[in-house]
Amino acid sequence: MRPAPIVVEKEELGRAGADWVARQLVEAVAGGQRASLALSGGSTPGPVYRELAKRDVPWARVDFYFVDERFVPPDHPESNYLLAEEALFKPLGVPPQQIFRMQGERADREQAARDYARHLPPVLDVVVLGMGEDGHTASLFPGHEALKEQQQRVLAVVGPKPPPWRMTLTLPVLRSARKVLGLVSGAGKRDMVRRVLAGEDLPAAKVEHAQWMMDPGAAGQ
Ligand SMILES: O=C1O[C@H](COP(=O)(O)O)[C@@H](O)[C@H](O)[C@H]1O
Repeated sequence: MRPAPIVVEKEELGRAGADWVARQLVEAVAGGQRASLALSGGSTPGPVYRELAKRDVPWARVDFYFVDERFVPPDHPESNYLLAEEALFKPLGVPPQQIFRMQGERADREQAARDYARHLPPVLDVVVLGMGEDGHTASLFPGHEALKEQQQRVLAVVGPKPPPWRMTLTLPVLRSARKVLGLVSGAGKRDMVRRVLAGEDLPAAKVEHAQWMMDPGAAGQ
C-alpha cells in the first residue's frame, strides 16, 4: 500500500524533509553498520540538503551515492553533484572516500554507467527522489525503454529534458531501497502528483513504497 503523502508548508519542506532523512539514517546506522544515502538533483532537494547538513547524524558512517546525474562536468551548473556538494558535502566536510559520484564528464557514457554499478551497495538504505512535471523520477522518463530494465542497475539514457544525456539508477534499485523519500513542490506538479498517487503508469508511481512529501500547492490544497 502507498504511504499517504505528507503535506507541509512550502517554507517547512526543507526542515521536514531533512528530519525525515536524518531519522532514517540514524536508524540505519543504529547497529553499528554503515548507511548509504542516494541523492537526486532538480529544483526541490536543495533546501532539504541544506537543512540536513545541520542535523545530528553520525555522518562518518554514511556513504553518499547518486540517484541520477546529467552528463556534464561536476562543476557545471546542471550537475546534480554540484548541488549536493554545495548544499551538503561542503557544509558537512564529507571526505571524498564517502562520496560515490556518477561521473558525468565521461565520454563513454555506457561504460561510466557500468562502472558506477560496481560501486553501488546491493541495497540502498535511504533514497531521495524528486518528480518532474511529466512524472519522471531519477532520469526515468515516461514511456522510456529504461523503465523496462531488470538486469542493469545503472543506465546511460537520453531523455526529453535538457541536458538530454543522463545516468540513472534503474527501477529495481529504487524499488529495493529500504526507505525512499519523494519530494515535490509547486502547483505546476499538482495534476501529476494526483496521477502518481493514484498509481497511474508513470515512472514516479512505480516506486510504490516512496513516502511523498510536498507543499500544499503540489498537493492541491
Ligand atoms: O532532471 C531531474 O529531474 C528530477 C525532478 O526535478 P525537478 O527539477 O522537477 O524537481 C530530479 O529528481 C532528478 O534528480 C533530476 O536529474
